Amino acid sequence: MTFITNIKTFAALGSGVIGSGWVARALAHGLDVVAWDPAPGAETALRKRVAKAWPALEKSGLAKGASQDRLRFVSTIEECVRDADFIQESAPERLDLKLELHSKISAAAKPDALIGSSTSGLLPSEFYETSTHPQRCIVGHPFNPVYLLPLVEVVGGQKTAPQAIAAAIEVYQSLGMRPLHVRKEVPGFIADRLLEALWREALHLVNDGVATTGEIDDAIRFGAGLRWSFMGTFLTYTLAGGDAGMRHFMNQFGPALKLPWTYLTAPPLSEKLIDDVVEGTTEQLGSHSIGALESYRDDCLLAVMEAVKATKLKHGIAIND
Ligand SMILES: NC(=O)C1=CN([C@@H]2O[C@H](COP(=O)(O)OP(=O)(O)OC[C@H]3O[C@@H](n4cnc5c(N)ncnc54)[C@H](O)[C@@H]3O)[C@@H](O)[C@H]2O)C=CC1
Ligand SMILES: C[N+](C)(C)CC(=O)CC(=O)[O-]
Repeated sequence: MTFITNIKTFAALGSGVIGSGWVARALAHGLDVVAWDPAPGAETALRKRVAKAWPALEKSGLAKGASQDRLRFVSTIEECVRDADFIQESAPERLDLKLELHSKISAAAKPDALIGSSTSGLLPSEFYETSTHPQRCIVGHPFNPVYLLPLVEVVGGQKTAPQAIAAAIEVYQSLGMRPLHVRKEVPGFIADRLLEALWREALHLVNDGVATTGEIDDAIRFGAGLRWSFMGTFLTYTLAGGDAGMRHFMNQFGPALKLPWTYLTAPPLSEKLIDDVVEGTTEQLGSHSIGALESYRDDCLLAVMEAVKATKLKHGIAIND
């Protein structure tokens, strides 16, 4: 069983925050991109988002022939996917919607074109249930901003061929990404399970009046957030065990897990909690627009990624390690 991996045309269905990120990444890698989104004004909004991302992509390096002019916006699903070598769906996170959409996409696509979904945590066995040639259907879960962050979680369903996983990993690598194969099909995959646990605790802290959204964000960005860009939780805690390493750390801090410090279920999303979170983040935004903060975020990400790359080289550590 073989699938197309040397891709020239990338199809994007859904062009919101995530879909437009895929479009920008694919264009920056010198591909032709065909996009479809049913919302009125979607084409204008997409072209605006791509133009906004372009300066960051120029800084990180464009492929030969890369151009925003190679984006074509079409009016039907069939036209979008018919000639595509690779298809990425980024439609709203609703099982019924994705189920119906993928029936149409897969019926119109070339049989050996891989189909990826950006879902944050729905199960591929469920929403590819009625797809044609489901052996080529996978999840490729990206991280925002998709045009800069390398991680993409690759998840197969019950009918996905192992060759399709390998082929999707190859395609995402060709787009400059760092694929992570999630071997078991579980809701939320790996990264969102971690992020959701953190977010749930943060909501409890706001709900209980322990901290504001700004204080919680400070607790992350001046501490663990700085070290997470180059070292994950497990290796960080190994160093926290001193020369005795992880066994000592587990003995010292493992028992605290039984106290427990954290809550198991999310707090109810009361109107008050929602208001507190919105008011807190509005205060954090201050006079900055979302667009200005996106540019600031992109510049910070580029600077951090460049610094980590240079430091890895200095220590003889491979870029992907
Ligand atoms: N926003 C985030 O941080 C992340 C979102 N995702 C996933 O990406 C997907 C898209 O999410 P966002 O871009 O955030 O949503 P969004 O709301 O920004 O964009 C969704 C787009 O889909 C379009 N749309 C509506 N009905 C559609 C249909 N039937 N077929 C195709 N497109 C349709 C909308 O017009 C809109 O432009 C979801 O599955 C989400 O879970 C994945 C990673 C991160
Ligand atoms: C909030 N979210 C679950 C949609 C986030 C993601 O899926 C990944 C990200 O970019 O944080």
